[in-house]
Amino acid sequence: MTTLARQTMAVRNPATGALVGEVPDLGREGALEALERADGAAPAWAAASARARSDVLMGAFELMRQRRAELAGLIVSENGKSEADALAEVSYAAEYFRWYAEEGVRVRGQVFASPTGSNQALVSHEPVGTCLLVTPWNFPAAMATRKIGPALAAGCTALLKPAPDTPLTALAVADLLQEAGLPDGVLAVLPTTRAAEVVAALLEDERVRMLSFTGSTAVGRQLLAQCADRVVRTAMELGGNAPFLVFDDADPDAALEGLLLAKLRNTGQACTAANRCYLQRGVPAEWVDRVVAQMASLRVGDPSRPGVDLGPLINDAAVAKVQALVDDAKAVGARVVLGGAALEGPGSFYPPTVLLDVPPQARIMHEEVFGPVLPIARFDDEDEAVALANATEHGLVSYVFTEDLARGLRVSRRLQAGMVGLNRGLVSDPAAPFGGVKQSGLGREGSHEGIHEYLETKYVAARW
Ligand SMILES: NC(=O)C1=CN([C@@H]2O[C@H](COP(=O)(O)OP(=O)(O)OC[C@H]3O[C@@H](n4cnc5c(N)ncnc54)[C@H](OP(=O)(O)O)[C@@H]3O)[C@@H](O)[C@H]2O)C=CC1
Ligand SMILES: O=C(O)CCCC(=O)O
Repeated sequence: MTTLARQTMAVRNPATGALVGEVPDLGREGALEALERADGAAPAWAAASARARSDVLMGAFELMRQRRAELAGLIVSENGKSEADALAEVSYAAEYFRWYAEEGVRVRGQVFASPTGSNQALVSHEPVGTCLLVTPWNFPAAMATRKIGPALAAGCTALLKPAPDTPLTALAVADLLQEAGLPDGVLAVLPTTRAAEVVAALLEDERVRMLSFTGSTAVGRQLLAQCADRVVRTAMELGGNAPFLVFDDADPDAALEGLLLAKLRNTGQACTAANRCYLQRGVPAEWVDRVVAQMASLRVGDPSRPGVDLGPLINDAAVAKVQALVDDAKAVGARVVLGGAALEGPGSFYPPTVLLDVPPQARIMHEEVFGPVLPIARFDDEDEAVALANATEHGLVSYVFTEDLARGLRVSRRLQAGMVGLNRGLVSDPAAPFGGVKQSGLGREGSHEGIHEYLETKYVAARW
């Protein structure tokens, strides 16, 4: 699928710096060749029966399940997440193929009489056409399947540009689809070190009808502006800044388990990660001590070694960014009670870190940390908790822990977020709509809603 490049690029293990593989490094020309093929394959794929498309996705789901350990090993080696996180990701990623194999055969239209009585309205859904999918490195399998699954189920052809740190997983997923019977040209993976050039060339081409992007809000804004030129349809999954609210009536064990999961999944490198933790004044200091003790007990190291809980960050630039946020918090008065300084190399390691009494003006309370750093502050009452939680341009996910269900539901409604974890530290579920409000994005992935990102609605006014 990627024989269109003259150059190659190296993929390195972030824990050791060792070479993991070399892949083709596509430029503009290679990308446009892949687009030509996708455009050529589009009519037949759109005309294939929903069941035929569904069978390919279900076949790929089965193959992913069978090769779970192999794929997880690949993720560990190019992304650096722990083996447990990588195995969980492969299962999660495979479920998007199963879910959209099931949803693809349940896309329904409508027929109804116009209220005027003048005609019948026939409403149906058609594939958008060729889609460009741009994915990040933090979930190299799940972000690929979450876009490929609905695109293919809807009858679209797709070009996937993976992050240059983690192209091997995306290539492996595409190979599984081919093995499951996906026709040539329907999907191409485009590894490149020239993302801006390649993506711009594709967005300028009238054969690309849709962009689905997961990544930072800054890049998302640029791509939205580029899409405006040709009014390209978009689905944008952008940055988060999740508040984690613990009321003083919360179940302490559930809140502890939820916080560790929300903070440390993928070493904190998730848009859903708990970015800032707010505790009601009555939550005892001993509970904070338990959080610190649990984080201190985690073993940091090369995730290919047994017993390692937390791997490296994706690269040295990520470590430098996390360090800058911690230093800024210290400078404005936060207390470091665990960690706080990058670990010596080789590898891009940052230790579990806890910051207490973090003032609201600290950058870490406003910017996505993307690392295992937990800043904690206090609040007095529900109104203050909601105000603190909503004081951000982002609105992806919020977490609320309370044993008072009425309060939990009331606060969930008041939170400006596309998703809320109520007494749960994990919201991700292929069957549920994933996405944000405010500057966290546009549209939803997963669930039945996710397939409609790749479908146009057609209405025929008919008289008979
Ligand atoms: N919402 C989320 O899930 C994610 C959020 N982030 C946030 O963003 C920060 C930076 O991470 P980073 O990996 O740099 O995220 P980016 O948003 O820069 O990258 C995401 C994807 O977009 C591509 N990309 C970057 N710039 C352009 C461009 N101008 N035109 C087209 N494609 C582009 C990247 O390729 P390339 O790497 O080659 O530039 C990658 O495939 C993180 O620390 C985190 O805060 C990051 C990843 C995921
Ligand atoms: O953008 C991300 O960080 C990936 C989403 C994680 C998830 O689906 O749980």
